[in-house]
Amino acid sequence: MALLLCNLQPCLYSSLHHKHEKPLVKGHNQRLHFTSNSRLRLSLPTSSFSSRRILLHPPRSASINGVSVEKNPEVISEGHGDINVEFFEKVKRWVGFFGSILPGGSWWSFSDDVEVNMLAKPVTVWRALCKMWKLVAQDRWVIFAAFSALILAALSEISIPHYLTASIFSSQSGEVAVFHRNVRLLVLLCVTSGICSGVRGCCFGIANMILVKRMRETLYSSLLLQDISFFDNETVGDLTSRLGADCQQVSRVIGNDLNLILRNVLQGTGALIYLLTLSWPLGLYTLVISSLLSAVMVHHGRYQKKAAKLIQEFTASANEVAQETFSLIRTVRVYGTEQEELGRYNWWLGKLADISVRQSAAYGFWNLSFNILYHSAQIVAVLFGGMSILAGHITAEKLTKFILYSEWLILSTWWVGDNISSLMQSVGASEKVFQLMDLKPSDQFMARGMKLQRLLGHIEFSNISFYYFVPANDLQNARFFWHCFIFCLVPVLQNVSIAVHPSEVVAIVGLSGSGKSTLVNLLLRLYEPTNGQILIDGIPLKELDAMWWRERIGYVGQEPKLFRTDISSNIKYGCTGDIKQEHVVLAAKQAYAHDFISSLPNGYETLVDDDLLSATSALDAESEHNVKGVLRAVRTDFTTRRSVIVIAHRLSTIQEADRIVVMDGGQVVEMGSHRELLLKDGLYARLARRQADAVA
Ligand SMILES: Nc1ncnc2c1ncn2[C@@H]1O[C@H](COP(=O)(O)OP(=O)(O)OP(=O)(O)O)[C@@H](O)[C@H]1O
Repeated sequence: MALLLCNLQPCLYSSLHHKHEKPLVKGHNQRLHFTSNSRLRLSLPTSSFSSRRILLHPPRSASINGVSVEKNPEVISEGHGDINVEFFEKVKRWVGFFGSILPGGSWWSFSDDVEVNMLAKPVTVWRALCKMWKLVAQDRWVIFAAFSALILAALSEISIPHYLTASIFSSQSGEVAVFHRNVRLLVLLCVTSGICSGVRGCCFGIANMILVKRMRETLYSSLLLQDISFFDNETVGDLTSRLGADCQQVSRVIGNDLNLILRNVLQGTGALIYLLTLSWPLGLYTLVISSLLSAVMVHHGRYQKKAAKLIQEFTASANEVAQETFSLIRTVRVYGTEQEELGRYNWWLGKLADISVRQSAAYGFWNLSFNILYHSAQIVAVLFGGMSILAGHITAEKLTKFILYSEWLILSTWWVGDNISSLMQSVGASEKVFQLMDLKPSDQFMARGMKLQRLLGHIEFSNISFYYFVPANDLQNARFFWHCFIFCLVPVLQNVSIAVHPSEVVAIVGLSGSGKSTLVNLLLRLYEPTNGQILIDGIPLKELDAMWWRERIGYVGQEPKLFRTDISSNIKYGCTGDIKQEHVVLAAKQAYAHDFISSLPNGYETLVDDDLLSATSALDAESEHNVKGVLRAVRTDFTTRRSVIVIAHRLSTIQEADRIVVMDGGQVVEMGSHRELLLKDGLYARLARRQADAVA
């Protein structure tokens, strides 16, 4: 016994509400309303705002498809005040602006124009590194090889200035043997550092690749195993952004940031020890300069981490808008909203640019501090070193070595700072990625439920009630709601009880939004009922193995989506075992699709694309006739007994169903055969009359 679920609703929307009244709810993110000029508009989803939990101060302007878009302030403020007043106002604004851009001023604060309530818990660098290590630990040999090469290269490089100076001064003093020995060592150090740098670069590159691959694998598999309700609150653009740009950014940690930080820490430490042995007062002085640089660098690193988080969030939001627009490009074209969509996208780009400007300015400040400290270190070293030579305390060779190594120390500190800020950015980007990776899979994948030996096909919805969880920002979608911290509960089904007997064909009809599809979603276990239970042959559905149960269901969705592969593969999709071509053809024949598929140039090998779908998706008179044929065949086929639940908007398709369930506002209001329901003269009879009038 198998179960066939069909959702044959050809019409998208059935009733309209005035824009300023309660919006009609269709799906959780599409709404229909009249605009002020009475033109019918489909309002595009606002999910990019709601799911990101970024609370933006209301822009001063127009709304585009339900999303406010900031306008040029010049355009908005049209006051023609006194010229002097305007001039002083301008001057005041500029003075205020200059005050705010001074270090510590309000311009630098990210919370001025955006208030980000990040759901991701902040990750410390150590925690992020531990998590990354777990991902690459399996291939730890690459990391060990990379670090060994790094240490050898760093030691060789740090020794070069010493032998370089020694060679020059030994040749000047005519010590030929010492000169030759120094040159030989110099060559050896150069060769060693060259080879080790090559090995280091290659191994870190491989480690990078391994890390980004594992990260994407882990993240993707974690996402795939989430409850469907998780996807109601996340957007595709956001998730693909985490998989793409964020993973790439995080992968820089090992290959770039850590690699360079370690290298420079090693070289800086070596240089410092050398400096202290040469002259401890000068050595200490260089240490003070480097410490000042480190303090600036820590501050800068923290700032960059914050900026990186915001950039990551805004990039994801921009991606969501673009993805949404591309997926609804036909609607955009028909309503001519290209400019408005561009505005919506630009709004996020503006936010991105805003953060990037401050990020670049902060980088400029960091460079400025570095340059001042670096050059002052050189000047002081030359001044005091020169005076020490004149006083006969140190030799010229010592001073040359000192200047070379103090430069090395300061440059290493600069590099460490630069790479720490990049590390902070990567760690900032990793927060959401790790949070998503750590999500527990849906219980359906964890629990091993029952598998029935024999399935009769008795389905009972027993006193089912169901609420959707909707993000609080989507409140306009809720008919009734109960406030909670972030989510609201939207009641959709109330005390629904329906029994489907084995081999029975039951049709569910009702107005749009009455909860028909939700009922089917519960049966597919895409959601769990809030109250009541579904019984399959008397056993609670949630005790059955979800995979096993779904394998026994043939499901045709309201708007079937096909994969971009050939027709055969789409027909076979999800079937286990060895499916032969004749099975595929048989299935296509039963669905009255064989003739159409055979007429295509490549038949069953034809690649499914939008053009092909546009020719097949409409439920026209012929396909309606075919659907009726399929239902009739299912009813009379006693070899493969199936219970069938079919949802239809066109009542003519389901007249022959054994029973028709009529739903209204999440409740079952009528039940019976076509004839019984017409005699009853209730909602079904009204709907049937309305459709008959529409056809006439
Ligand atoms: N994922 C979701 N999150 C929040 N609300 C939802 C979700 N899916 C549906 N809804 C809301 O639940 C209600 C019932 O929707 P459902 O799709 O079950 O109705 P339906 O009778 O099948 O409608 P239609 O005939 O238009 O497909 C509607 O108000 C809908 O907006």
